[in-house]
Amino acid sequence: MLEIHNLNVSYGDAVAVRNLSLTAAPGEIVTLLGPTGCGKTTTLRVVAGLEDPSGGTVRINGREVSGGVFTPPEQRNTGLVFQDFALFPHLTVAQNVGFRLKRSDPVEHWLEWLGLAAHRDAYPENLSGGQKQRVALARCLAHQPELVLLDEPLSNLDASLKDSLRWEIRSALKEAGVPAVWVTHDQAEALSIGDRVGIMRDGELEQLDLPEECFRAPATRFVAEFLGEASFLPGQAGKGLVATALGQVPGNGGEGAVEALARPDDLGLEAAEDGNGVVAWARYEGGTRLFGVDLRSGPRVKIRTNHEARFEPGDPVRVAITAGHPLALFPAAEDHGTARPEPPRAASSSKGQETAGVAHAEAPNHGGELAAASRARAQ
Ligand SMILES: Nc1ncnc2c1ncn2[C@@H]1O[C@H](COP(=O)(O)OP(=O)(O)OP(=O)(O)O)[C@@H](O)[C@H]1O
Repeated sequence: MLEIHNLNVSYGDAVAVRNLSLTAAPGEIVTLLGPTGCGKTTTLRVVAGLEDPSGGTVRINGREVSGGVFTPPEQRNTGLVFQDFALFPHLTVAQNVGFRLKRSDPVEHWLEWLGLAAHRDAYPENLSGGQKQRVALARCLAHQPELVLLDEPLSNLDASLKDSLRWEIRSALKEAGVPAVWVTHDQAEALSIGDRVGIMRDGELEQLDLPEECFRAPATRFVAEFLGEASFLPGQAGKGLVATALGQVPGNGGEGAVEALARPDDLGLEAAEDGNGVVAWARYEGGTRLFGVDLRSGPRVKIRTNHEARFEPGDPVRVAITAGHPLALFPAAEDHGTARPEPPRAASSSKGQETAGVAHAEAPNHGGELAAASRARAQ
């Protein structure tokens, strides 16, 4: 069990981490997500014992390691996995994994588990990036740590490898059954890997919750926007409902003048001469398409459909809310700029059809049923 209580870290006058508290239970993976400089790595370094906090405490399995006391890193029994693998180049895979270990059975277990047995005599220079990271993880787990800390473990790998390796690492951490804190700046990675996700901003934890909760019911507008494409529909809320220009739907978290969060999968569109919006831009994403639509009532919204939906900039369309869940509500913003995002890229053809291919990570599919509804409407 990891328990961080009221952690503060300052460098001179600059505050890197402010009043951060979180726990990670045995077998639980907590992903820490946030923009660059928000304090993710500093938090990890404090837990690892590489940094002394200005205030607060860190406990590992009930033992205080930072705060009133300071336990040096080598006595914390924490396993670290970094983005640069940190393998010994002159040692083989098996020697790297078994470094300073007396028993060989954990080495054999993790070599087998992580598909490295056939490479046991290879040297790191002859391994792919994914294999190197598996060796680093095997070494970490073979030492039977009480806690695993991962700092951007996939950021040096090809996009094609990232997706499969993230699941392999997650399975291995679950097999080890230890708590893990996994720092990333990749939203899809954080949401798909974390049992809980912590979203940080300017040194503070803005939300620590189940991935689905963070995505569908963000605690703040920052979290809403940071976790993926977000459109905000002005509305009037009361009695669990919100009335918007797209109709009245269930809404949570506000009364009176509000803005309702609509993810691209929460909306559907169909061609309609007398519709309520006009397509402003279109982005091809591979399996899906993303459209920016200017509603006649004012805001621009983003809508994701399957790849077969073809709309061009200027096409009149009807947009509807297809979400099967209550929309998250936020106090109405003075400046509605967030509802009018710029197109993601300059149009690449005369019709403004974007041809960037899979330009952005796909939004996590926590709304599969919504996507289906959206698709149904678009076809
Ligand atoms: N040794 C240091 N001395 C002074 N300031 C530091 C030091 N380490 C970190 N900082 C500052 O603390 C803040 C948090 O840094 P940190 O590296 O934890 O952020 P991060 O969220 O991990 O960012 P990134 O995603 O870019 O790695 C930043 O403003 C950074 O400049």
